[in-house]
This record gives sequence, structure tokens and C-alpha cells, in this order.
Amino acid sequence: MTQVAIVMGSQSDWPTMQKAALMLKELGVEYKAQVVSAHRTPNLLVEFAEGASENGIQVIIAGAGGAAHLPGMIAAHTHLPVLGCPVRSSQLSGLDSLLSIVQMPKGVAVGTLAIGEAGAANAGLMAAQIVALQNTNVRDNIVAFRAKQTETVLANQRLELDE
Ligand SMILES: Nc1c(C(=O)O)ncn1[C@@H]1O[C@H](COP(=O)(O)O)[C@@H](O)[C@H]1O
Repeated sequence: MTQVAIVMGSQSDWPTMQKAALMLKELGVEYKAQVVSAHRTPNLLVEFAEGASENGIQVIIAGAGGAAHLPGMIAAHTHLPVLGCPVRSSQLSGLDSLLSIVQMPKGVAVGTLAIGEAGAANAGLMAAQIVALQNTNVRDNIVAFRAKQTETVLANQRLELDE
């Protein structure tokens, strides 16, 4: 059963948002990805967000660029945790996306990640960490992922002087 939903405002967000999908796949979390836009598919947004909980979704990752209202509007229609990913925009490099997502009014929460691919990957990791609260397989996968990461960092250090 799908545990995490990844939604994005446009097909053009997929190169960024697939980093979340890749992380979830690596950590053994079932996910489904789809395009949903607060602006362009407003009725679908309401249908998706209101049905997410009864469809078994535990966490929603929402990525959008520019006037990125998607994560906040989804959060307004569900009690599930929503992780917002600011996609890098062509005009303002994603600062517009970040500010659109991060400044939520008190009472409706969106957990905002960093701009771009690293933020999307971390949204996948954070979603997996939430799923892992009640899933020991995913928890074990996260622990193993982190241990491998530490090992790789230490094994790859090359600190000779360039002379
Ligand atoms: N910010 C939103 C929303 C929304 O917030 O609902 N829907 C689409 N968009 C964004 O518009 C940008 C340009 O989209 P196109 O590339 O389709 O023109 C995308 O980054 C998308 O997330």
C-alpha cells in the first residue's frame, strides 16, 4: 500500500522531485507520484488532499516552483504531515518558491525543505523517518543508509596539500 504521496505542480518539477522518489525507493518506502496544481487543477487538489488519509497515505511531499501555493493548499485540506519542496525557478532561482512555502500562517503547518534536489532528497528521507516511527523495516533501512553514508564520507577524505 502506498505510504507516501509525492505531488508536484508541473511535469517540469519531476527532475527535482524524483530525488524524493529515489530516496524513498532506496529506503523501501512505497510511494506514488502525480502532478497536482493548486492553480491549474484546483478541484483535483481538493479531491487528492481530502482523500489521502483514507487512501492510506501517511505523509505527503509537495513540490512546486514560483508562486508555490501547492504545499500550503494541500495542508489546508488534510491533517496529514505535508513536506514542502521549493523547486528552483528560472526567474528567481527558487527563492520565490521557498518564501511561498515557508511563510505559513500559524495553525496550518508545512515542513519546508531546502531549495532544489538536495531538499527533495531530504523530503524523501524525512518522510521515511516519519513512516519509520511505526515500521521497523523502514527504520532498519534508514539506520543502514546513515551508517553507509558515514563510512563513505570517512573513506573518501583526501586532504593532501596541492603543491
Ligand atoms: N507553483 C505551482 C503550482 C501550485 O502551487 O499549485 N502549480 C504549478 N506551479 C509551478 O509552476 C512552475 C512552472 O510550471 P510549468 O513548467 O508547467 O510552466 C512549476 O515549477 C510548478 O511547480
